[in-house]
Amino acid sequence: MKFILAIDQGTTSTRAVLFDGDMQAVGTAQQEFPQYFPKAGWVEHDLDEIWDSVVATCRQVLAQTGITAADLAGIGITNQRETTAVWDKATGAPLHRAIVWQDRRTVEICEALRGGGHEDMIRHKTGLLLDPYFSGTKASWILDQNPEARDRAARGELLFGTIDSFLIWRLTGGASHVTDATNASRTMLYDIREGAWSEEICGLLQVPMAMLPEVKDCAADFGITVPEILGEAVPILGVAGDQQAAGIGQACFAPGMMKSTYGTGCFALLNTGETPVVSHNRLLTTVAYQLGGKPTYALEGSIFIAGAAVQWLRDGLGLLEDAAQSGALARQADPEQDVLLVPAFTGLGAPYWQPECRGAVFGLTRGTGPAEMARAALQSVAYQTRDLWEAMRADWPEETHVTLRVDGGMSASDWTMQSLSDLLGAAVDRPKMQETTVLGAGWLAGMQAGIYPDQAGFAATWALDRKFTPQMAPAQRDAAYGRWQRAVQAVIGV
Ligand SMILES: Nc1ncnc2c1ncn2[C@@H]1O[C@H](COP(=O)(O)OP(=O)(O)O)[C@@H](O)[C@H]1O
Ligand SMILES: O=P(O)(O)OC[C@H](O)CO
Repeated sequence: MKFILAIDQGTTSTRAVLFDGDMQAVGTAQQEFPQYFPKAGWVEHDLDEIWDSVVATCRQVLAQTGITAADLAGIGITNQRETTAVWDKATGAPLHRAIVWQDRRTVEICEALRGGGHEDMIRHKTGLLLDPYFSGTKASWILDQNPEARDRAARGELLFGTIDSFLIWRLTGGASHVTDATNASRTMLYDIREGAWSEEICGLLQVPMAMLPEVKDCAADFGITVPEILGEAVPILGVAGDQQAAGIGQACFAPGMMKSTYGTGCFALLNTGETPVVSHNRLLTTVAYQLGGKPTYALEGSIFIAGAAVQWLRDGLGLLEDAAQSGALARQADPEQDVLLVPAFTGLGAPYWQPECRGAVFGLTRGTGPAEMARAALQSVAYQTRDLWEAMRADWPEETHVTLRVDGGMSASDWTMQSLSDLLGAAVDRPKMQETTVLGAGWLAGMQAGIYPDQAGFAATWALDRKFTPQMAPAQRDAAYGRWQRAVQAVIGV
């Protein structure tokens, strides 16, 4: 039997998962790596530490399962998106630590582009908002640090890439400088309509096009690993950014299908089909996946605080020993109390994009205790999802959403998922296989290798763990959501 090795290079840890020929996970290895915060608002990763974590987890999962590289049909890679690497083509040495997606240091570059009247053009071409989140301004900042860097990059001596691209370059011993369309669509340098790097935006940011990787489909021949790394040469056959990989792992292949991943934050993607939909509600337009040369687009909304609100209950307030206790505690809350938490701990993401505002608790009484706080924290995740849901409906009214599929650590909470269904007034489906991100990367590689089913066959393997249906009366739902909207406006106004 042939196996697939899927690598998930995330923001705080790297995981390697081995899938057998039936797409069953048979082994997992995970390793955390250091985060660097050199200044307020700056977040960096050491690319050599990321590389070491990838090699170590891949070797570990093979060793612990007794599978050898010769048994592998291919490798799939999924990664934290937007995080930016620039390295020396001759030596492989990074020019700077990777600048992580959360890093805000390029606010001024964004302001200059806005001031120059380029915002609408960038929004139209890339589908993104003009924000430091994305890679383009980060790459420009790295080049700014070294007076010779731009000339060297123009001569092809320095290379740019997101983490997938950096890993593939190293895995192939420098033979492949490539990425996939989903990762390219997060750089703010890529024209998602043309399916090509934008000369105009690269020119504005002075990012020489000679340093950019070739953009491929998500299932493609990305290169072959050098034998020394895993013991044999293995082809890299699947690549997608982690949120897109989760959408693929959830088989959200039809327009109207939406997935929401509840980890530290929450990322929701709605498949909108073959044409990019422009958001009028400050959502992002992005490539959901690209197969057979054809891109499928999505609307995306990001919430910064989801599971992090539960971490705050546990670590900040000391109300819980374990995140898994939060649902049972929330269930004990007094139904007469309407405590509401707006968890704007680091500002608010989509659809508000208010980086400066901070959180608040409303409706406190003398009777408010841990149970009411737990309920408010879990419900805040549902309310924020409702905001994204409303924005998506407004942007894409032609179809009602077929379904919302959930995954990520927090989707294990029955209480939260029921509350989500109640506040959306829609069904919420939780799959049996909740490791959707690695599954997505693994399926892409296995399909390209010819050992896994095609898109329709894969979609048919999606299996329901539990369906949550709305139990709340519509009038109560509307009243509750109205109160949430007023609370958000209050927080933005303070
Ligand atoms: N049973 C649960 N109830 C509520 N929250 C949970 C539960 N299990 C995990 N979480 C939350 O989910 C998050 C972890 O999910 P995970 O998908 O591993 O996140 P990430 O990939 O961002 O690290 C944590 O923030 C944790 O507080
Ligand atoms: O690595 P994660 O799971 O925190 O995901 C990060 C996202 O890709 C950022 O856009």
